[in-house]
Amino acid sequence: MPRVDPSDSDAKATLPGSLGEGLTLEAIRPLFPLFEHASTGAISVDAEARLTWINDSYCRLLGIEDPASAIGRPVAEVVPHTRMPEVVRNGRPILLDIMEFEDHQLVVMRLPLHDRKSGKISGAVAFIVFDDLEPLTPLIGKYRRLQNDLAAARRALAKRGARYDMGDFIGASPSVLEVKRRARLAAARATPVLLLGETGTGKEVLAQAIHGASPRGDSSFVAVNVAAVPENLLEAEFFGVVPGAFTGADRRPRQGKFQLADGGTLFLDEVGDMPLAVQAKLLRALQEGEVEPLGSNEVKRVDVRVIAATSCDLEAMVAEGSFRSDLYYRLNVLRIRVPPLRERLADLGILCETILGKLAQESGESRAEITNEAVMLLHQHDWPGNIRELRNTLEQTLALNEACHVIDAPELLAALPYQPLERHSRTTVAPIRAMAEVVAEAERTALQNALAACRGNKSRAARLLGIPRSVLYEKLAKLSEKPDT
Ligand SMILES: Nc1ncnc2c1ncn2[C@@H]1O[C@H](COP(=O)(O)OP(=O)(O)OP(=O)(O)O)[C@@H](O)[C@H]1O
Repeated sequence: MPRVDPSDSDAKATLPGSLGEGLTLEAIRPLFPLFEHASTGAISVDAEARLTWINDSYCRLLGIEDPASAIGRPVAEVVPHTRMPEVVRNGRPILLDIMEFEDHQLVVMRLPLHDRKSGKISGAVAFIVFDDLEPLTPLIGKYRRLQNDLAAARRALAKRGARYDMGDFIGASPSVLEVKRRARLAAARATPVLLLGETGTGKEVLAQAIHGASPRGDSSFVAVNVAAVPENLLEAEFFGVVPGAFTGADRRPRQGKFQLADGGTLFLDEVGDMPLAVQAKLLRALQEGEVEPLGSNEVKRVDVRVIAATSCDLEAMVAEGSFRSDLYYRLNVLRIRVPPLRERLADLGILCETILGKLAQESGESRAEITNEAVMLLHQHDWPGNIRELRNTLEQTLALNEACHVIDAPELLAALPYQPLERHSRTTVAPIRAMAEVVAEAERTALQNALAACRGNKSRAARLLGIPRSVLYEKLAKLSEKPDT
């Protein structure tokens, strides 16, 4: 293989005739003497990535005693980690790259060369732009730190939706251990999960824990409470809206929960409350991995793992035709039944301990203890609202008993829900209270009684009370913001 003479006087110092033809050896050759002296390393190769020229300082750096012996050899044998064969193969320049060499890094540029007549790749040149990154260390360090901060911020943002992990699902009764075993199984798989259980049993806690322990744990966890979204907005909520999709629609596009959960997990709470028309679209999104925003006729691909939850008897709903059987089978791949609190009363003690710890953390006050007698009293209650209700009861007990350090049975009695009305003396005249307060209390009692009568099933409770589900949810949300004091 002939060695190119960089001082060849025939070289025409013309720039490539046209950019379409690319850089030719003839055009670059006059620069070789400059590379010879000014670059720590410069090489050229032919169309087979064999070395045609190497400057002296590169030979010294690589420890090559006789430069002539290197000419004609495959460049990869002479220069470790070189990407010249790639440049020759695909004809694409690598304008800036960091190449590892022993314990330091070299910043290199690689350019393909084209044959003047045929335009085909005839070889490539490469030269070291920087051989000493030391002066750039502060800059590189700052860049790396920013990169790390960005990655951490992205991870935190993605995790924003998920607050709980497996350890937050409290309990050690056999039924809870089985729930956790299945949840770990679910985390290791990519299949849909169906969580069945009454209200307040911890279905959302579990869904977040499954997401967190799954390979998608660093991506978004997006929750939608199907029952809380008015029916006519559900489709937009799930699949998004393009600007001007309907009268009054936003001018800006709005992403649906499916798009927001792309790469992560979508938690569909109260999935049994989904209208049949939306069920059909949900099924399509799950089967095809595609969604169509409202007002658009373009489909978008999404990669979403679905965890659905319900307190409804989906099988009965399928039988009566209010839930699509195909959607049911799609969701019911891995089913976990979350037991109600009354079936795991053995966990009451540890649940109280944990909840009291959390309440203290949230309020900044010292942690209250609970006596064995008080826990025994809790055993007698039916807990239709499950752990949410237990938390509410403990919170109210603390609110009703200022500076309470130990919760004993008497303190608890006053806060336990569903007290028999006879407990109030009929002879005493009730103090006059503001109308708003009386109405709020009546509303609270009506909600609690309806929920108790329906064993926490919110749809049935809403029907019983004659109000839309979304209104029931609004009222419940307000109640949980403002504990009864
Ligand atoms: N096993 C558990 N350990 C600790 N806390 C729990 C557990 N289960 C539920 N909780 C607490 O109870 C409350 C209700 O839990 P969550 O929202 O997960 O219930 P849910 O079954 O999804 O209710 P719903 O069906 O009404 O949406 C939350 O405050 C949660 O922290």
